[in-house]
Amino acid sequence: MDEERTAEWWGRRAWALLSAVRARAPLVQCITNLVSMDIVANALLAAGASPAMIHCLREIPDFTPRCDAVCVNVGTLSEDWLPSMHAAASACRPWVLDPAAAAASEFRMEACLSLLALRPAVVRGNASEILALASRSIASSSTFKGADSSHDSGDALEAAKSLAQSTGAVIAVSGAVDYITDGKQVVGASNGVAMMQKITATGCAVTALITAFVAVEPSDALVAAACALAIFGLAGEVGMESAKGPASLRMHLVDTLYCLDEQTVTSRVKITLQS
Ligand SMILES: Nc1ncnc2c1ncn2[C@@H]1O[C@H](COP(=O)(O)OP(=O)(O)OP(=O)(O)O)[C@@H](O)[C@H]1O
Ligand SMILES: Cc1ncsc1CCO
Ligand SMILES: [Mg+2]
Repeated sequence: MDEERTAEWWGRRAWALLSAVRARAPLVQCITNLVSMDIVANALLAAGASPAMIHCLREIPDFTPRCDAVCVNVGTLSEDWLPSMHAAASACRPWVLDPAAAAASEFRMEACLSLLALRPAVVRGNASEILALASRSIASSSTFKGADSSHDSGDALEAAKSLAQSTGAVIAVSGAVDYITDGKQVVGASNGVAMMQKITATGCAVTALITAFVAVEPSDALVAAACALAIFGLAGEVGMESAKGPASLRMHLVDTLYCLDEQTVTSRVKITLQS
């Protein structure tokens, strides 16, 4: 590392990448679950990106090569959609995987593993999803909660490192502290509020935001992912100052993503190098 990555450095990087998304409005194809489509598209728009929820297999050869990046999320996986996911992930665009509820079934685990082999730039999951993927098994937990996590993000840190080493992807584990690793370095992003877990698909939305950040910083997926997670968490923190519960937090989080300014980002982003 040539330059010391201080808290101030991360604040400036986060602001620079959010500004680049706003300036360049990257086109982000999202093959995402049915629950998440609305919040994913609105979070991307609020951040300055252009979302397109296009998943028809016959459209992918024309559409995906024109995108800046692709987000694939298996949350409401079906046999029909899996070939589209494979095709979009193979279209030579930077792409990001959300292994939502990876341990729900053998079919879903196999789908996630086949997608991992197509070299995503980043994989963002909650702790239970990353633990399941790293073990390549659906039997890792007796407290399985489907799309929700039954583990803390720190529980999945070693699994994240080994998954990063075996796949070559940057692995991001979300939670109270988001951990982001390329298998060597580990970065922690500690913005966010617990109430974000009470809004469905905030994880899916932050995976899409990571995709937009990767679109503008394809050569440094670790930095892109850490900055996107911190910015999304910060939008939750500021949004919570006006929210009464999950529904109003959802609205204020999206509004805050749209409004975040340089002073707020550079003074409040909390990213630190862990190792
Ligand atoms: N306890 C917490 N405190 C602060 N922020 C949190 C906490 N838990 C989650 N978050 C934040 O909430 C967002 C969603 O993360 P989460 O781990 O809940 O994803 P997920 O389980 O994949 O969600 P979903 O499947 O509903 O999309 C992330 O930005 C994360 O940083
Ligand atoms: C609730 C739910 N079920 C499948 S995907 C999803 C959205 C959060 O991952
Ligand atoms: Mg999820």
